[in-house]
Order: sequence, then C-alpha cells, then structure tokens
Amino acid sequence: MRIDVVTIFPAYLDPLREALLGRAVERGLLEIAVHDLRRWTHDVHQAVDDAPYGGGPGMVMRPQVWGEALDEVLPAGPQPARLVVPTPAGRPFTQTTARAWADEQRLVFACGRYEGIDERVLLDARARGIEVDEVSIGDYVLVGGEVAVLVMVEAVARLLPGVLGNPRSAAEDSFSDGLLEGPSYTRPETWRELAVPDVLRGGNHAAIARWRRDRALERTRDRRPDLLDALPPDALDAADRAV
Ligand SMILES: CN1CCCC[C@@H]1Cn1ccc2ccc(-c3n[nH]c(N)c3C#N)cc21
Repeated sequence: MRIDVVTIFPAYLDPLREALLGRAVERGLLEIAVHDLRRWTHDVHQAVDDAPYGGGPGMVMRPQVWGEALDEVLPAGPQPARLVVPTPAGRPFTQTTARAWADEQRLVFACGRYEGIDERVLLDARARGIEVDEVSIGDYVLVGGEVAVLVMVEAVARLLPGVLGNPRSAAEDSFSDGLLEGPSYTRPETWRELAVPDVLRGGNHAAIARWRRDRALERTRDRRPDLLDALPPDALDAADRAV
C-alpha cells in the first residue's frame, strides 16, 4: 500500500516515521509520502486560504491550490485510489472502515485546516472518478485533519500483512468480535496487594476463554451498550446472555 498525505504542516506527520509504522516502511511493507500543500502555491505569500463566500468566521482553503496538488498526487487513471478527507462532518471512521481501507492499493489523505477545504475540490475529484470518503474520528472538534490522519493511518497500517509481529493481535483485538477488550494482567502475581485473577494463572484454557469473554461482555455492556445492540442476533450464546 502507498499512502500520501497532503498538509500545510508536514512535521505533524513525523510520528508516522516512528516505531511500528516506521519499521514497516523500512521493511517495505508500505510506503508513506507527506507533501507540503504550499508547494502548489504560486504567490509570494504561498496563500492557501481565503475568506468564505457568504461570510462567517474563519477562512476556507482555496480550490486552486488543492486542485493542483491532487492532480499531481492523485492523478485520475487506471490505478484505483481513495481520497480521504477528515472532517467533523464526516461519516464515523471505525474498525470496519480500517479493515476495508487495508485492502486498498493507495490512500491519499487531504488534511484541511481553518474552516475546511472548498467543497468543489471534493466534487472535482468525484467527477474525475476518484472515490472520496469524508470521515470523522469522533464527536469532538480538532483544529485540523492531521491528527485524524495519524489515527487512521495507524489503524489501517496495523492490519497490513507483516506489520504486527503477531497476526493474532489484529484478529483478536477490540471490536474484532464486536466487543470491547477485557482487562489484561502480567507479572508480578501480586502488586500493591492486588492479585491477578486465579483463573488466569490456572492453565485451564477453556475457563480462561470464558472468563475473558465474560469480562468483555460486562465491559461492553457498561461502557458501550450500543455495540451490544449492533451485534447480529446469533452473536451471543446462552452463556453470554447469562453474564
Ligand atoms: C474547527 N474548525 C471549524 C469547524 C470545522 C472544523 C475546523 C477545523 N478543521 C479543519 C479541518 C479539519 C479536519 C478534521 C477536523 C476534525 N475535528 N474533529 C474530528 N473528529 C475531525 C476529523 N476527522 C477538524 C478540522
């Protein structure tokens, strides 16, 4: 997979060079290119924004600059690509989204700032046959799209073959079965007079699996009952329903 990110703050994306993702890039498991949007300005001030038509607070990002940038970074043509535009007005970005995008050959992220990007940029991309997803990482307001891109790139990249040391991690993590993950423990057996639950030290794998499922069901019911409601009818067996 190749990932391109267009932004006026390239340094915001430096964390993509660190740790797990940095190693995955070094190993050639994915490519990441970050582009400074000001590269496609032509004026001495490198202006990327202008006042909004219709008035209102703040500024809007200019279509000309974004159009030239995306013409170069995301040329229409045979190679399928998906343009992702983070916005608080977007559809929710979920683990399901991450899984779907993990199958893409190319993802291009357009990081807006100010009040956002002129709508015609998205209309033009769609008119050129490019898939455009406007997505939000949560119901709160950020200052720009860069942090959302860090979140989404990590969520997608960790699903790519070979990126995680143990492929079971991605298969078994939170949301994989529609539930939140339960509590985890490691050594020592007792810490500040708090003991690891006996079942986890007992070696009975069936009992451990049952205990973990019960804790995941309890936590999901307590913190995210909406996830329980969204499960398919046959997702919970009698033992689950007794929790
Ligand atoms: C505040 N300011 C005026 C109101 C509109 C948004 C704007 C700031 N802003 C500009 C570009 C941009 C992109 C994403 C987000 C964003 N916020 N919250 C999310 N879950 C986001 C995502 N994903 C915010 C952005």
